[in-house]
Amino acid sequence: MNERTLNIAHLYPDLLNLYADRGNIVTLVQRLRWRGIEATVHEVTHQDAPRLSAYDLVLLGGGSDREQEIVGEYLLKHKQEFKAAVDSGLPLLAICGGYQLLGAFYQLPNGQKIQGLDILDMYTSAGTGLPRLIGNVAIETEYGIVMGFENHGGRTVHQHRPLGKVLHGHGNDGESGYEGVHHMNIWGTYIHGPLLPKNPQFADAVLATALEYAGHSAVLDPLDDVVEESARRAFLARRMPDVTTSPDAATAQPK
Ligand SMILES: NC(=O)CC[C@H](N)C(=O)O
Repeated sequence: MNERTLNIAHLYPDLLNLYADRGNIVTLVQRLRWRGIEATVHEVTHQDAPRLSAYDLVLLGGGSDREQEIVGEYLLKHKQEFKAAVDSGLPLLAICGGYQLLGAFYQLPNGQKIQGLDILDMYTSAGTGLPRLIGNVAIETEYGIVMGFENHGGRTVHQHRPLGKVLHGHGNDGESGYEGVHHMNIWGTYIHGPLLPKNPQFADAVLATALEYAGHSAVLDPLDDVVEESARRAFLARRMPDVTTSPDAATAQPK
């Protein structure tokens, strides 16, 4: 039988790794290992050319405006490859600064625009004199409640399907009531903290998509997530008591 393995690329870990975004990689690898599935992690620094055809899943973390400016330059050199790869279904998870770089541009408070990969019909602007959107965040998604922490100056606008509905926090722009994006096999979100250890169901959805893309069975044995679930309940109870974990999702009103 064809043994299942995954090739996971962590893009620019040397530049985009805010609020422990690297924990997302650790979570993916560990959740595979617990199921007897091996993963190879390709750390693609700014000195390397990404080999998108060799990966089954790509992760882009968050970063400061300064780091995004540097990464933006590197990414632009591979714009066509990225477009072709995601059009063919390559799974891509992008967090905050990385999420912003999937759109046409990220406009800084001084008006300067960092060009993005333009693989989503989307743009981000920090505006002038606007407060940063900071704090704990919880959203209602097809993977249950996804929770974490956000800290961004940028406001993101797009017409794609959002990742979820804001139950607590700010989301894409602090106004629309929506957070993130889910288009084809691309997920973008402002949720750091890191995202995947706090949201095992979402982590497994990403893994299943990547396994399928790699030509493997996407069936994942269930794991005992008792500790993760109790951490999630404690996080909500202490930091976002307005959001409940009742089975019919949160009872809090979306913003
Ligand atoms: N947390 C982040 O990745 C920040 C992204 C971007 N620099 C902003 O402030 O909007």
